[in-house]
Amino acid sequence: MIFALDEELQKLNLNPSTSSPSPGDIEPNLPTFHRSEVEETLETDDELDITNPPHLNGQPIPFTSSKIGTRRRSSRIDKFPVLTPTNVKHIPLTYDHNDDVVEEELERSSTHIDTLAIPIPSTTEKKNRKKSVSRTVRDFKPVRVLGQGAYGKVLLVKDKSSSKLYAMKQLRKAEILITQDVTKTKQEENEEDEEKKLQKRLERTFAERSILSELEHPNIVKLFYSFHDNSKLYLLLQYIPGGELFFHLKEYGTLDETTVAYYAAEISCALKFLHDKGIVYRDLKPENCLLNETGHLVLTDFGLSKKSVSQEVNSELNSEDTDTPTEQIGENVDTLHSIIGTPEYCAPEILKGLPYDRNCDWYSLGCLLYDMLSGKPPYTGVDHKVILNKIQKDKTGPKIPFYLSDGMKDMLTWLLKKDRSKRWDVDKYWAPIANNNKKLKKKNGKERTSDFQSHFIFRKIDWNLLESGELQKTTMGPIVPIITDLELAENFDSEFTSMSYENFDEDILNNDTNSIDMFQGFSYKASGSYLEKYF
Ligand SMILES: Nc1ncnc2c1ncn2[C@@H]1O[C@H](COP(=O)(O)OP(=O)(O)OP(=O)(O)O)[C@@H](O)[C@H]1O
Repeated sequence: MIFALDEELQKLNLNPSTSSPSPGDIEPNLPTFHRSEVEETLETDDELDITNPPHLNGQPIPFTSSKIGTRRRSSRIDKFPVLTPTNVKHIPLTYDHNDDVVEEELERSSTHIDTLAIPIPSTTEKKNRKKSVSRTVRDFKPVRVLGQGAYGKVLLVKDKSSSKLYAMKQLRKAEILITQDVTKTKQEENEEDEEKKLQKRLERTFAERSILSELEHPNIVKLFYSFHDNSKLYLLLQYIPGGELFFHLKEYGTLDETTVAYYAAEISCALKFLHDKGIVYRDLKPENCLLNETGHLVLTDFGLSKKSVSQEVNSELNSEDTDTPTEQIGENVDTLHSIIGTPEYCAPEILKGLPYDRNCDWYSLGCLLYDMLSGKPPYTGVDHKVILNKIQKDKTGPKIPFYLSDGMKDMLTWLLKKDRSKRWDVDKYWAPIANNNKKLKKKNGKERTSDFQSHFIFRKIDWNLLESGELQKTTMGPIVPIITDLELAENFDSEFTSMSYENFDEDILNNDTNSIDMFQGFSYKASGSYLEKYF
Protein backbone atom coordinates (compact mmCIF):
# COMPACT_ATOMS: atom_id res chain seq x y z
CA MET A 1 0.00 0.00 0.00
CA ILE A 2 2.81 2.39 0.79
CA PHE A 3 4.09 1.75 -2.70
CA ALA A 4 0.83 2.97 -4.18
CA LEU A 5 1.33 6.12 -2.19
CA ASP A 6 4.91 6.40 -3.36
CA GLU A 7 3.73 6.26 -6.92
CA GLU A 8 1.43 9.21 -6.37
CA LEU A 9 4.03 11.09 -4.42
CA GLN A 10 6.67 10.51 -6.99
CA LYS A 11 4.74 12.64 -9.49
CA LEU A 12 5.14 15.68 -7.26
CA ASN A 13 8.30 17.72 -7.33
CA LEU A 14 9.30 18.83 -3.86
CA ASN A 15 11.84 21.64 -3.91
CA PRO A 16 14.87 19.61 -4.86
CA SER A 17 17.96 21.54 -3.92
CA THR A 18 21.56 21.26 -4.83
CA SER A 19 24.19 20.07 -2.42
CA SER A 20 27.30 22.06 -1.90
CA PRO A 21 30.25 20.95 -4.01
CA SER A 22 32.65 18.75 -2.14
CA PRO A 23 36.35 18.23 -2.38
CA GLY A 24 38.22 15.49 -4.15
CA ASP A 25 36.20 12.89 -5.95
CA ILE A 26 32.94 14.05 -4.53
CA GLU A 27 30.45 14.79 -7.25
CA PRO A 28 28.97 18.28 -7.30
CA ASN A 29 25.31 19.05 -8.00
CA LEU A 30 23.81 16.01 -6.36
CA PRO A 31 20.07 16.42 -6.05
CA THR A 32 19.03 16.52 -2.41
CA PHE A 33 15.93 17.08 -0.32
CA HIS A 34 15.50 18.98 2.90
CA ARG A 35 14.91 16.61 5.76
CA SER A 36 14.11 19.35 8.27
CA GLU A 37 11.12 20.46 6.20
CA VAL A 38 9.96 16.91 5.88
CA GLU A 39 10.54 15.91 9.49
CA GLU A 40 8.83 18.97 10.89
CA THR A 41 5.65 17.81 9.24
CA LEU A 42 6.19 14.17 10.09
CA GLU A 43 6.45 15.00 13.79
CA THR A 44 2.68 15.15 13.83
CA ASP A 45 2.17 12.17 11.52
CA ASP A 46 3.45 9.11 13.22
CA GLU A 47 1.80 6.78 10.73
CA LEU A 48 1.60 7.30 7.02
CA ASP A 49 -2.06 7.26 6.17
CA ILE A 50 -2.67 6.28 2.56
CA THR A 51 -5.82 8.35 2.30
CA ASN A 52 -4.35 11.30 4.15
CA PRO A 53 -0.60 11.37 3.67
CA PRO A 54 1.58 13.95 5.42
CA HIS A 55 1.72 17.28 3.60
CA LEU A 56 4.17 20.09 3.24
CA ASN A 57 3.03 23.35 1.70
CA GLY A 58 -0.15 21.62 0.69
CA GLN A 59 1.75 18.85 -1.14
CA PRO A 60 2.14 15.23 -0.06
CA ILE A 61 5.70 14.45 0.97
CA PRO A 62 7.79 12.13 -1.23
CA PHE A 63 9.53 10.61 1.76
CA THR A 64 8.52 7.67 3.86
CA SER A 65 8.37 8.62 7.50
CA SER A 66 11.16 7.22 9.58
CA LYS A 67 8.74 6.77 12.44
CA ILE A 68 7.89 3.42 13.93
CA GLY A 69 5.21 1.57 12.03
CA THR A 70 5.83 3.06 8.61
CA ARG A 71 8.75 0.85 7.58
CA ARG A 72 7.58 -1.81 5.21
CA ARG A 73 8.94 -5.35 5.47
CA SER A 74 10.10 -6.74 2.15
CA SER A 75 7.79 -9.54 1.26
CA ARG A 76 7.86 -12.61 -0.84
CA ILE A 77 6.35 -10.74 -3.76
CA ASP A 78 9.44 -8.58 -3.83
CA LYS A 79 11.51 -11.56 -4.85
CA PHE A 80 11.11 -11.63 -8.53
CA PRO A 81 12.78 -14.43 -10.38
CA VAL A 82 11.77 -14.07 -14.01
CA LEU A 83 12.74 -15.63 -17.30
CA THR A 84 16.31 -16.75 -17.39
CA PRO A 85 17.88 -16.29 -20.82
CA THR A 86 18.58 -19.47 -22.75
CA ASN A 87 22.35 -19.14 -22.48
CA VAL A 88 22.29 -19.91 -18.78
CA LYS A 89 23.89 -23.23 -17.91
CA HIS A 90 22.11 -26.02 -16.08
CA ILE A 91 23.41 -26.39 -12.60
CA PRO A 92 24.23 -29.76 -11.07
CA LEU A 93 22.67 -30.63 -7.77
CA THR A 94 23.65 -33.23 -5.27
CA TYR A 95 22.02 -36.13 -3.47
CA ASP A 96 22.82 -38.83 -0.96
CA HIS A 97 25.16 -41.05 -2.90
CA ASN A 98 24.68 -44.01 -0.67
CA ASP A 99 21.00 -44.23 -1.43
CA ASP A 100 21.11 -46.94 -4.08
CA VAL A 101 17.40 -46.82 -4.72
CA VAL A 102 17.66 -43.19 -5.62
CA GLU A 103 20.68 -43.80 -7.81
CA GLU A 104 19.02 -46.59 -9.73
CA GLU A 105 15.98 -44.45 -10.16
CA LEU A 106 18.11 -41.58 -11.38
CA GLU A 107 19.99 -43.75 -13.82
CA ARG A 108 16.69 -44.96 -15.25
CA SER A 109 14.94 -41.63 -15.21
CA SER A 110 16.46 -39.57 -17.97
CA THR A 111 13.98 -36.79 -17.21
CA HIS A 112 15.42 -36.12 -13.81
CA ILE A 113 19.02 -36.57 -14.80
CA ASP A 114 18.62 -34.18 -17.70
CA THR A 115 16.67 -31.54 -15.93
CA LEU A 116 18.45 -31.62 -12.64
CA ALA A 117 21.88 -32.62 -13.91
CA ILE A 118 22.61 -34.56 -10.73
CA PRO A 119 26.15 -36.03 -10.77
CA ILE A 120 26.37 -39.80 -10.42
CA PRO A 121 29.26 -40.88 -8.17
CA SER A 122 31.80 -43.50 -9.16
CA THR A 123 31.65 -46.95 -7.50
CA THR A 124 34.75 -46.16 -5.44
CA GLU A 125 33.21 -42.93 -4.29
CA LYS A 126 30.09 -44.85 -3.29
CA LYS A 127 32.13 -47.34 -1.27
CA ASN A 128 34.03 -44.62 0.52
CA ARG A 129 30.98 -42.77 1.60
CA LYS A 130 29.11 -43.52 4.72
CA LYS A 131 25.68 -42.40 5.71
CA SER A 132 25.86 -39.04 7.43
CA VAL A 133 24.93 -39.06 11.08
CA SER A 134 22.37 -36.37 11.36
CA ARG A 135 19.83 -34.94 13.70
CA THR A 136 16.07 -35.07 13.50
CA VAL A 137 13.50 -32.43 14.27
CA ARG A 138 12.43 -34.43 17.33
CA ASP A 139 15.82 -33.69 18.94
CA PHE A 140 14.67 -30.11 19.38
CA LYS A 141 12.01 -28.31 21.35
CA PRO A 142 10.44 -25.22 19.76
CA VAL A 143 10.72 -22.07 21.86
CA ARG A 144 9.46 -19.24 19.68
CA VAL A 145 8.95 -18.15 16.07
CA LEU A 146 11.65 -15.68 14.97
CA GLY A 147 10.66 -15.01 11.40
CA GLN A 148 8.76 -16.20 8.39
CA GLY A 149 10.19 -16.74 4.94
CA ALA A 150 8.87 -17.73 1.57
CA TYR A 151 8.92 -21.46 2.26
CA GLY A 152 8.43 -21.69 6.01
CA LYS A 153 9.21 -20.36 9.45
CA VAL A 154 12.45 -19.71 11.30
CA LEU A 155 12.13 -20.88 14.90
CA LEU A 156 14.18 -20.52 18.03
CA VAL A 157 14.67 -24.11 19.20
CA LYS A 158 16.38 -25.81 22.12
CA ASP A 159 18.40 -28.97 21.80
CA LYS A 160 16.63 -31.43 24.13
CA SER A 161 19.85 -33.08 25.23
CA SER A 162 22.28 -30.14 25.50
CA SER A 163 19.81 -27.24 26.05
CA LYS A 164 21.70 -25.24 23.41
CA LEU A 165 19.71 -22.71 21.43
CA TYR A 166 19.62 -22.65 17.64
CA ALA A 167 17.68 -20.86 14.92
CA MET A 168 15.91 -23.55 12.91
CA LYS A 169 14.97 -22.56 9.38
CA GLN A 170 12.24 -24.85 8.11
CA LEU A 171 11.47 -25.10 4.41
CA ARG A 172 8.37 -27.00 3.34
CA LYS A 173 9.22 -29.41 0.54
CA ALA A 174 5.76 -29.14 -0.96
CA GLU A 175 6.08 -25.34 -1.22
CA ILE A 176 9.43 -25.63 -2.97
CA LEU A 177 8.08 -28.24 -5.36
CA ILE A 178 4.85 -26.47 -6.28
CA THR A 179 5.30 -22.76 -5.64
CA GLN A 180 4.22 -20.55 -8.48
CA ASP A 181 5.84 -17.22 -9.08
CA VAL A 182 3.18 -14.77 -8.01
CA THR A 183 4.84 -11.89 -9.84
CA LYS A 184 4.36 -13.37 -13.30
CA THR A 185 1.63 -12.89 -15.84
CA LYS A 186 -0.17 -15.93 -17.29
CA GLN A 187 1.69 -15.51 -20.56
CA GLU A 188 5.06 -15.43 -18.84
CA GLU A 189 4.07 -18.48 -16.82
CA ASN A 190 3.32 -20.39 -19.99
CA GLU A 191 6.52 -19.34 -21.64
CA GLU A 192 8.67 -20.70 -18.89
CA ASP A 193 9.23 -24.37 -18.67
CA GLU A 194 7.84 -25.76 -15.40
CA GLU A 195 10.77 -28.08 -14.95
CA LYS A 196 13.29 -25.31 -15.28
CA LYS A 197 11.48 -23.33 -12.63
CA LEU A 198 11.49 -26.30 -10.30
CA GLN A 199 15.15 -26.79 -11.01
CA LYS A 200 15.86 -23.17 -10.04
CA ARG A 201 14.02 -23.52 -6.75
CA LEU A 202 15.88 -26.72 -5.95
CA GLU A 203 19.18 -25.12 -6.85
CA ARG A 204 18.52 -22.24 -4.51
CA THR A 205 17.54 -24.55 -1.68
CA PHE A 206 20.73 -26.55 -2.05
CA ALA A 207 22.83 -23.45 -2.58
CA GLU A 208 21.95 -22.05 0.83
CA ARG A 209 22.96 -25.24 2.61
CA SER A 210 26.07 -25.79 0.49
CA ILE A 211 27.35 -22.23 0.61
CA LEU A 212 26.81 -21.84 4.35
CA SER A 213 28.54 -25.12 5.08
CA GLU A 214 31.80 -23.84 3.67
CA LEU A 215 31.85 -20.41 5.27
CA GLU A 216 33.37 -19.27 8.52
CA HIS A 217 33.32 -15.53 9.03
CA PRO A 218 32.41 -13.44 12.10
CA ASN A 219 29.83 -11.45 10.14
CA ILE A 220 28.15 -14.44 8.48
CA VAL A 221 25.68 -16.77 10.18
CA LYS A 222 26.97 -20.27 10.93
CA LEU A 223 25.35 -23.49 9.85
CA PHE A 224 25.67 -26.39 12.29
CA TYR A 225 23.36 -29.05 10.87
CA SER A 226 20.96 -29.60 8.03
CA PHE A 227 18.58 -32.51 7.62
CA HIS A 228 15.22 -33.36 6.13
CA ASP A 229 12.21 -35.56 6.68
CA ASN A 230 9.23 -36.34 4.49
CA SER A 231 7.74 -32.89 4.68
CA LYS A 232 10.44 -30.36 5.48
CA LEU A 233 14.07 -29.34 5.14
CA TYR A 234 15.80 -27.99 8.23
CA LEU A 235 18.79 -25.70 8.59
CA LEU A 236 20.14 -25.50 12.13
CA LEU A 237 21.80 -22.11 12.33
CA GLN A 238 23.61 -20.16 14.99
CA TYR A 239 20.96 -18.17 16.89
CA ILE A 240 21.61 -14.43 16.46
CA PRO A 241 19.61 -12.93 19.33
CA GLY A 242 19.85 -9.19 18.59
CA GLY A 243 17.21 -9.34 15.86
CA GLU A 244 17.09 -7.81 12.41
CA LEU A 245 18.62 -4.46 11.55
CA PHE A 246 15.13 -3.88 10.15
CA PHE A 247 13.74 -4.16 13.71
CA HIS A 248 16.21 -1.59 15.04
CA LEU A 249 15.67 0.74 12.10
CA LYS A 250 11.97 0.65 12.88
CA GLU A 251 12.80 1.73 16.40
CA TYR A 252 15.39 4.39 15.59
CA GLY A 253 14.02 5.58 12.24
CA THR A 254 17.40 6.53 10.88
CA LEU A 255 20.91 5.94 12.14
CA ASP A 256 23.80 8.36 12.57
CA GLU A 257 26.71 8.31 10.16
CA THR A 258 29.20 6.77 12.58
CA THR A 259 26.89 3.82 13.17
CA VAL A 260 26.15 3.46 9.47
CA ALA A 261 29.86 3.58 8.59
CA TYR A 262 30.53 0.85 11.15
CA TYR A 263 27.85 -1.42 9.72
CA ALA A 264 29.04 -0.56 6.20
CA ALA A 265 32.51 -1.78 7.17
CA GLU A 266 31.19 -5.03 8.69
CA ILE A 267 28.92 -5.77 5.72
CA SER A 268 31.69 -4.91 3.24
CA CYS A 269 34.03 -7.24 5.06
CA ALA A 270 31.51 -10.09 4.71
CA LEU A 271 30.76 -9.27 1.06
CA LYS A 272 34.44 -9.11 0.12
CA PHE A 273 34.99 -12.45 1.86
CA LEU A 274 32.11 -13.97 -0.16
CA HIS A 275 33.28 -12.44 -3.43
CA ASP A 276 36.78 -13.77 -2.89
CA LYS A 277 35.22 -17.23 -2.61
CA GLY A 278 33.31 -16.72 -5.86
CA ILE A 279 29.97 -16.15 -4.14
CA VAL A 280 27.54 -13.34 -4.96
CA TYR A 281 25.15 -12.68 -2.06
CA ARG A 282 22.33 -10.98 -4.03
CA ASP A 283 19.90 -10.32 -1.17
CA LEU A 284 21.30 -7.51 0.94
CA LYS A 285 18.47 -5.78 2.83
CA PRO A 286 17.77 -4.77 6.46
CA GLU A 287 15.78 -7.96 7.13
CA ASN A 288 18.81 -10.11 6.35
CA CYS A 289 21.22 -8.21 8.59
CA LEU A 290 21.01 -9.47 12.18
CA LEU A 291 22.72 -8.11 15.28
CA ASN A 292 24.44 -10.48 17.65
CA GLU A 293 24.51 -10.06 21.43
CA THR A 294 27.50 -7.72 21.24
CA GLY A 295 25.95 -5.59 18.53
CA HIS A 296 27.94 -6.86 15.55
CA LEU A 297 26.22 -7.36 12.26
CA VAL A 298 25.69 -10.88 10.93
CA LEU A 299 24.41 -11.68 7.44
CA THR A 300 21.79 -14.40 7.20
CA ASP A 301 19.63 -15.88 4.40
CA PHE A 302 21.84 -17.29 1.67
CA GLY A 303 18.85 -18.58 -0.29
CA LEU A 304 19.63 -16.31 -3.24
CA SER A 305 23.41 -16.55 -3.12
CA LYS A 306 25.22 -17.94 -6.08
CA LYS A 307 28.58 -19.61 -6.31
CA SER A 308 30.72 -19.65 -9.39
CA VAL A 309 30.90 -22.99 -11.23
CA SER A 310 34.61 -22.53 -11.35
CA GLN A 311 34.78 -22.94 -7.57
CA GLU A 312 34.02 -26.48 -6.60
CA VAL A 313 32.34 -27.00 -3.29
CA ASN A 314 34.18 -30.09 -2.26
CA SER A 315 35.93 -28.34 0.54
CA GLU A 316 33.24 -28.37 3.15
CA LEU A 317 35.79 -27.17 5.64
CA ASN A 318 33.72 -27.62 8.72
CA SER A 319 32.12 -30.90 7.87
CA GLU A 320 32.82 -34.26 9.42
CA ASP A 321 30.76 -36.02 6.77
CA THR A 322 32.66 -38.13 4.34
CA ASP A 323 29.76 -38.61 1.99
CA THR A 324 29.59 -35.07 0.79
CA PRO A 325 29.84 -35.19 -2.97
CA THR A 326 31.85 -32.87 -5.10
CA GLU A 327 29.23 -30.52 -6.29
CA GLN A 328 28.79 -27.47 -8.35
CA ILE A 329 26.10 -25.06 -7.42
CA GLY A 330 26.31 -22.10 -9.66
CA GLU A 331 26.70 -20.34 -12.93
CA ASN A 332 29.89 -18.50 -13.50
CA VAL A 333 29.42 -15.52 -11.21
CA ASP A 334 31.42 -13.35 -13.55
CA THR A 335 28.17 -13.05 -15.45
CA LEU A 336 24.86 -13.96 -13.89
CA HIS A 337 21.48 -13.57 -15.54
CA SER A 338 18.62 -14.55 -13.23
CA ILE A 339 16.54 -11.58 -12.20
CA ILE A 340 16.20 -12.06 -8.51
CA GLY A 341 16.34 -10.22 -5.21
CA THR A 342 14.34 -7.55 -3.48
CA PRO A 343 13.86 -4.85 -6.11
CA GLU A 344 14.38 -1.81 -3.86
CA TYR A 345 17.91 -3.02 -3.11
CA CYS A 346 18.65 -4.50 -6.54
CA ALA A 347 21.17 -3.16 -9.03
CA PRO A 348 19.68 -1.65 -12.22
CA GLU A 349 21.46 -4.18 -14.44
CA ILE A 350 19.57 -6.98 -12.62
CA LEU A 351 16.26 -5.14 -12.92
CA LYS A 352 16.90 -4.70 -16.65
CA GLY A 353 17.57 -8.41 -17.11
CA LEU A 354 21.14 -7.76 -18.27
CA PRO A 355 24.08 -9.99 -17.32
CA TYR A 356 25.57 -8.91 -14.00
CA ASP A 357 28.38 -9.80 -11.65
CA ARG A 358 29.43 -9.50 -8.00
CA ASN A 359 29.38 -5.72 -8.28
CA CYS A 360 25.58 -5.87 -7.86
CA ASP A 361 26.19 -6.46 -4.12
CA TRP A 362 27.96 -3.09 -3.84
CA TYR A 363 24.98 -1.31 -5.39
CA SER A 364 22.77 -3.08 -2.81
CA LEU A 365 25.12 -1.89 -0.08
CA GLY A 366 24.57 1.66 -1.38
CA CYS A 367 20.79 1.14 -1.13
CA LEU A 368 21.08 -0.23 2.40
CA LEU A 369 23.28 2.67 3.58
CA TYR A 370 20.88 5.13 1.98
CA ASP A 371 18.01 3.40 3.80
CA MET A 372 19.78 3.51 7.18
CA LEU A 373 20.55 7.20 6.73
CA SER A 374 17.27 8.44 5.31
CA GLY A 375 14.59 5.93 6.31
CA LYS A 376 14.00 4.25 2.97
CA PRO A 377 15.95 2.93 -0.01
CA PRO A 378 16.60 5.36 -2.90
CA TYR A 379 13.86 4.01 -5.16
CA THR A 380 10.62 2.34 -4.14
CA GLY A 381 7.68 1.09 -6.16
CA VAL A 382 5.03 -1.58 -6.56
CA ASP A 383 7.28 -3.81 -8.65
CA HIS A 384 10.68 -3.96 -10.28
CA LYS A 385 9.43 -2.23 -13.42
CA VAL A 386 8.31 0.85 -11.49
CA ILE A 387 11.63 0.97 -9.66
CA LEU A 388 13.61 0.58 -12.86
CA ASN A 389 11.58 3.31 -14.48
CA LYS A 390 12.41 5.65 -11.62
CA ILE A 391 16.11 4.80 -11.81
CA GLN A 392 16.18 5.41 -15.55
CA LYS A 393 14.37 8.72 -15.27
CA ASP A 394 16.83 9.95 -12.66
CA LYS A 395 19.54 11.25 -14.96
CA THR A 396 21.77 12.53 -12.15
CA GLY A 397 21.37 9.54 -9.85
CA PRO A 398 19.32 9.24 -6.66
CA LYS A 399 18.60 12.29 -4.54
CA ILE A 400 21.18 12.21 -1.77
CA PRO A 401 19.87 13.78 1.47
CA PHE A 402 21.37 17.23 1.88
CA TYR A 403 22.15 16.74 5.56
CA LEU A 404 24.70 14.01 5.03
CA SER A 405 28.39 14.73 5.26
CA ASP A 406 30.31 15.16 2.02
CA GLY A 407 32.09 11.89 2.72
CA MET A 408 28.85 9.94 3.05
CA LYS A 409 27.38 11.63 -0.03
CA ASP A 410 30.47 10.62 -1.91
CA MET A 411 30.22 7.00 -0.77
CA LEU A 412 26.56 6.78 -1.76
CA THR A 413 27.14 8.44 -5.10
CA TRP A 414 29.85 5.99 -6.12
CA LEU A 415 28.02 2.89 -4.92
CA LEU A 416 24.71 3.93 -6.46
CA LYS A 417 25.94 4.62 -10.00
CA LYS A 418 23.34 3.08 -12.25
CA ASP A 419 25.94 2.40 -14.91
CA ARG A 420 27.89 -0.65 -13.74
CA SER A 421 31.03 0.49 -15.57
CA LYS A 422 31.07 3.78 -13.64
CA ARG A 423 30.21 2.26 -10.26
CA TRP A 424 33.01 1.81 -7.76
CA ASP A 425 34.58 -1.59 -8.34
CA VAL A 426 35.06 -2.19 -4.64
CA ASP A 427 36.52 -5.66 -5.05
CA LYS A 428 39.19 -4.32 -7.36
CA TYR A 429 39.96 -1.25 -5.27
CA TRP A 430 39.44 -2.84 -1.86
CA ALA A 431 42.70 -2.14 -0.05
CA PRO A 432 45.47 0.41 -0.55
CA ILE A 433 47.98 -0.76 -3.14
CA ALA A 434 51.29 0.93 -2.40
CA ASN A 435 51.76 3.97 -4.66
CA ASN A 436 49.74 2.49 -7.48
CA ASN A 437 46.54 4.42 -7.17
CA LYS A 438 47.74 7.65 -8.77
CA LYS A 439 48.87 5.82 -11.87
CA LEU A 440 45.61 3.90 -12.05
CA LYS A 441 43.61 7.07 -11.64
CA LYS A 442 45.21 8.64 -14.68
CA LYS A 443 44.83 5.52 -16.72
CA ASN A 444 41.23 4.81 -15.93
CA GLY A 445 39.76 8.24 -16.49
CA LYS A 446 36.33 8.41 -14.85
CA GLU A 447 36.63 5.15 -12.96
CA ARG A 448 36.80 5.47 -9.17
CA THR A 449 40.24 4.14 -8.39
CA SER A 450 40.85 5.14 -4.81
CA ASP A 451 40.73 2.28 -2.37
CA PHE A 452 37.54 1.52 -0.49
CA GLN A 453 39.06 0.90 2.93
CA SER A 454 40.73 4.33 2.97
CA HIS A 455 37.50 6.20 2.33
CA PHE A 456 36.87 9.07 4.72
CA ILE A 457 33.76 7.46 6.24
CA PHE A 458 35.91 4.55 7.45
CA ARG A 459 38.46 6.75 9.20
CA LYS A 460 37.53 5.25 12.60
CA ILE A 461 37.64 1.63 11.39
CA ASP A 462 40.62 -0.55 12.12
CA TRP A 463 40.40 -2.81 9.08
CA ASN A 464 43.13 -5.15 10.29
CA LEU A 465 41.22 -5.89 13.46
CA LEU A 466 37.94 -6.16 11.58
CA GLU A 467 39.25 -8.49 8.89
CA SER A 468 40.95 -10.71 11.43
CA GLY A 469 37.73 -10.93 13.48
CA GLU A 470 39.42 -9.43 16.56
CA LEU A 471 37.26 -6.31 16.53
CA GLN A 472 34.09 -8.41 16.61
CA LYS A 473 35.50 -10.54 19.43
CA THR A 474 36.83 -7.80 21.67
CA THR A 475 34.56 -4.80 21.21
CA MET A 476 30.87 -3.92 21.20
CA GLY A 477 29.06 -2.76 18.08
CA PRO A 478 27.32 0.62 17.90
CA ILE A 479 23.89 -0.67 18.95
CA VAL A 480 24.01 -3.27 21.69
CA PRO A 481 20.68 -5.08 21.79
CA ILE A 482 18.93 -5.40 25.12
CA ILE A 483 18.72 -9.10 25.94
CA THR A 484 17.40 -10.11 29.36
CA ASP A 485 16.66 -13.72 28.44
CA LEU A 486 17.83 -15.33 25.21
CA GLU A 487 14.69 -17.44 25.01
CA LEU A 488 12.40 -14.42 25.00
CA ALA A 489 13.66 -13.26 21.58
CA GLU A 490 12.91 -9.69 22.70
CA ASN A 491 14.51 -8.15 19.62
CA PHE A 492 12.26 -9.90 17.14
CA ASP A 493 8.93 -8.59 15.89
CA SER A 494 5.96 -9.67 18.02
CA GLU A 495 4.27 -10.30 14.66
CA PHE A 496 6.47 -13.42 14.58
CA THR A 497 7.21 -14.23 18.22
CA SER A 498 3.47 -14.40 18.94
CA MET A 499 2.91 -16.91 16.10
CA SER A 500 2.01 -20.46 16.97
CA TYR A 501 4.45 -23.21 16.11
CA GLU A 502 2.05 -26.10 16.04
CA ASN A 503 2.93 -28.74 13.44
CA PHE A 504 6.55 -28.02 14.37
CA ASP A 505 7.58 -31.64 13.96
CA GLU A 506 4.79 -32.97 11.80
CA ASP A 507 6.29 -35.35 9.31
CA ILE A 508 3.64 -36.15 6.76
CA LEU A 509 4.15 -39.69 5.57
CA ASN A 510 4.91 -39.75 1.93
CA ASN A 511 3.36 -42.83 0.43
CA ASP A 512 4.34 -41.99 -3.10
CA THR A 513 7.17 -44.48 -3.39
CA ASN A 514 7.54 -43.81 -7.10
CA SER A 515 8.65 -40.26 -6.62
CA ILE A 516 12.33 -39.52 -6.16
CA ASP A 517 13.10 -37.40 -3.15
CA MET A 518 14.77 -34.52 -4.85
CA PHE A 519 16.17 -33.34 -1.56
CA GLN A 520 18.47 -36.28 -0.95
CA GLY A 521 21.93 -35.00 -0.08
CA PHE A 522 20.66 -32.08 1.94
CA SER A 523 21.92 -33.44 5.27
CA TYR A 524 25.05 -31.97 6.78
CA LYS A 525 26.81 -31.92 10.11
CA ALA A 526 29.52 -29.46 11.06
CA SER A 527 32.68 -30.91 12.55
CA GLY A 528 32.89 -31.46 16.28
CA SER A 529 35.58 -28.81 16.64
CA TYR A 530 33.50 -26.29 14.73
CA LEU A 531 30.49 -27.00 16.93
CA GLU A 532 32.58 -26.72 20.08
CA LYS A 533 34.20 -23.50 18.92
CA TYR A 534 30.89 -21.71 18.71
CA PHE A 535 29.28 -23.02 21.89
N1 LIG B 1 20.26 -17.35 12.55
C1 LIG B 1 19.21 -16.63 12.88
N2 LIG B 1 19.06 -16.14 14.13
C2 LIG B 1 18.00 -15.41 14.45
N3 LIG B 1 17.01 -15.09 13.60
C3 LIG B 1 17.09 -15.55 12.35
C4 LIG B 1 18.18 -16.34 11.92
N4 LIG B 1 18.00 -16.65 10.61
C5 LIG B 1 16.86 -16.07 10.25
N5 LIG B 1 16.28 -15.41 11.28
C6 LIG B 1 15.02 -14.65 11.27
O1 LIG B 1 14.11 -15.24 10.36
C7 LIG B 1 13.83 -14.34 9.28
C8 LIG B 1 13.62 -15.13 7.99
O2 LIG B 1 14.81 -15.82 7.71
P1 LIG B 1 15.34 -15.95 6.22
O3 LIG B 1 15.45 -14.59 5.62
O4 LIG B 1 16.56 -16.78 6.24
O5 LIG B 1 14.14 -16.74 5.58
P2 LIG B 1 13.69 -16.75 4.07
O6 LIG B 1 12.75 -17.90 3.95
O7 LIG B 1 14.86 -16.78 3.17
O8 LIG B 1 12.95 -15.36 4.00
P3 LIG B 1 12.63 -14.54 2.69
O9 LIG B 1 11.85 -15.43 1.82
O10 LIG B 1 11.86 -13.35 3.23
O11 LIG B 1 13.97 -14.15 2.14
C9 LIG B 1 15.01 -13.39 9.26
O12 LIG B 1 14.69 -12.18 8.65
C10 LIG B 1 15.30 -13.26 10.76
O13 LIG B 1 14.42 -12.38 11.37
